[in-house]
Amino acid sequence: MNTYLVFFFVVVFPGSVVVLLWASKSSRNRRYPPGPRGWPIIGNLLDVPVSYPWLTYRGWSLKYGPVVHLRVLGQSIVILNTAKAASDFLDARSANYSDRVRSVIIPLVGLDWSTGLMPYGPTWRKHRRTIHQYFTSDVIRQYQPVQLRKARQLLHHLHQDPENFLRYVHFMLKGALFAIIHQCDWGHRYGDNIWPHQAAAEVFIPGKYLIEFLPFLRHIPAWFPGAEFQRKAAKWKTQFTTMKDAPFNAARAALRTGDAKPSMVMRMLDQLTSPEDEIQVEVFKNSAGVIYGGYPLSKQTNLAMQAFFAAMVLYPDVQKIAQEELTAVVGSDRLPEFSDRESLPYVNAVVKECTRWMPVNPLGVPHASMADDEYNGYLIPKGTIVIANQWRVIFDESMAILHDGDDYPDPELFKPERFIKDGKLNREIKDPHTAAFGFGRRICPGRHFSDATMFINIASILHVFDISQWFDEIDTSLSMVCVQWAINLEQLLKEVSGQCGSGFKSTFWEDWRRRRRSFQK
Ligand code: HEM
Repeated sequence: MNTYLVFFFVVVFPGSVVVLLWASKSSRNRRYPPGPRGWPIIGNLLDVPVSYPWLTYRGWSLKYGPVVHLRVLGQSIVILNTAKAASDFLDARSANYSDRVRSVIIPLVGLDWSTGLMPYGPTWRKHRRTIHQYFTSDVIRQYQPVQLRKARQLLHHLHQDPENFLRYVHFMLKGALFAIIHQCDWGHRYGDNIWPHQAAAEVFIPGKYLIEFLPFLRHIPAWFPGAEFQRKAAKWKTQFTTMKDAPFNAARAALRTGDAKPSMVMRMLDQLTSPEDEIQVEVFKNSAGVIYGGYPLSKQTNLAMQAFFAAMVLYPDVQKIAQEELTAVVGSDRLPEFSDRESLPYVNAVVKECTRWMPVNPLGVPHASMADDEYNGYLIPKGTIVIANQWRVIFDESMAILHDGDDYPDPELFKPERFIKDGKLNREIKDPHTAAFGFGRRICPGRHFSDATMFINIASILHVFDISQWFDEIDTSLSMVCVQWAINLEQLLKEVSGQCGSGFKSTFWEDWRRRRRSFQK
């Protein structure tokens, strides 16, 4: 018999039972925040929802209050359901709540180089500093020409092939990030398969795999019946590592041969005091990998753009008001520029409302505490996983952070007007960025870039297209909206033809007739 199994059944399993029994007995004497009652040893293991967990969490908060506590196999989990609770914990006490969950899965699938998943400490700080210096609100202005070029390419693709709009939105976002980092065209060099989408989708669901709660399961060999995760993990590890290393190594090789173009990676490598400083090279490689890695970075912006398309389908009046503003400010002889932003309050409000209405990251990225703490008389033990729930249960009276009726009346409605007062952006309304991009020391460093990307694409698309529904099935209950939609080319403004390539205008009416026929089928 395999020695791992002997070790598991003779030592690990009985040992774990004793420890858990002791832990569950002593935990009953402690004053944790309220939450669903668990079972001996396993605690709330059976309560942890695998799909759409934010909905279950929200339901619990109705019963137990804004701060809900779970205990799963000795691990404390706290769910924060209001902006105040989230800010109390994650902003005001950021020094204690900036750690990440010590995951067993992350190193297994080879994602421990990702800044967002690193434990708080000097290594994380080095990575964070590297990324931050390239994404401050001042620095990102130099990326505007790339963002603008990508936004216009997107218009062209949307016109050519509107059915596959999501594909092109994805290309635009990844293309923009990749062009900034490597100054070359990501799509041509690396194709779309470089990012393991399936892996990413599964790895980031808290509680999806039992191994997260029973770390000793990582010792079970891949051939063992039921150890499917081990097999998947090995495959994903290779994929994640290749995704990070391949483009960076190519850029480094280009630098050596003198073929390199100015880019973020080149600037990183220029900073090296010694070209042999492999530790620093690894930090740069990891940071570049995180930025163009696709998920959850460009993927998040992609999802926010999907929320935009969904909103435009569901709220044609909003679309019309934004288009009127664009026509009045930008006029009909050019496309929107970044310099128009100040004069487009309503379009800016649409961008904000997209972030708030369907938070793309309903549970954010969980934080973890580094020391015992007390909140309103309750104990929050060291190592507690802290989750900020931004979502709400559709059509009930409850609220979570970005759907709190006190901050955003009629929270389930897409209503950009909520951010407008006297024709200007109303700074008194809580900016959804305060929650959608996370909290405290771990707040998203890409938030300014993302916001700028959203603005220029939303303004450009609304200026030249009408977005209307294609099929009836729109599932507004999901955060990852995948709305089928169509572009009404009737509103295409004539200036686009000049800016998006030749032949564009001449195919326009023919395209429109063909599409109209396909809508009517
Ligand atoms: C709509 C788009 C985006 C949204 C909604 C979003 C949201 C978030 C959230 C919620 C977090 C976790 C913050 C926390 O732990 O409290 C995060 C972390 C992060 N984001 Fe973004 N993000 C977006 C786009 C981007 C982009 C384009 C970049 C590229 C630079 C980026 C880089 C990062 C990094 C590196 C982290 C990890 C920070 C850390 O743990 O220290 N994000 N983001």
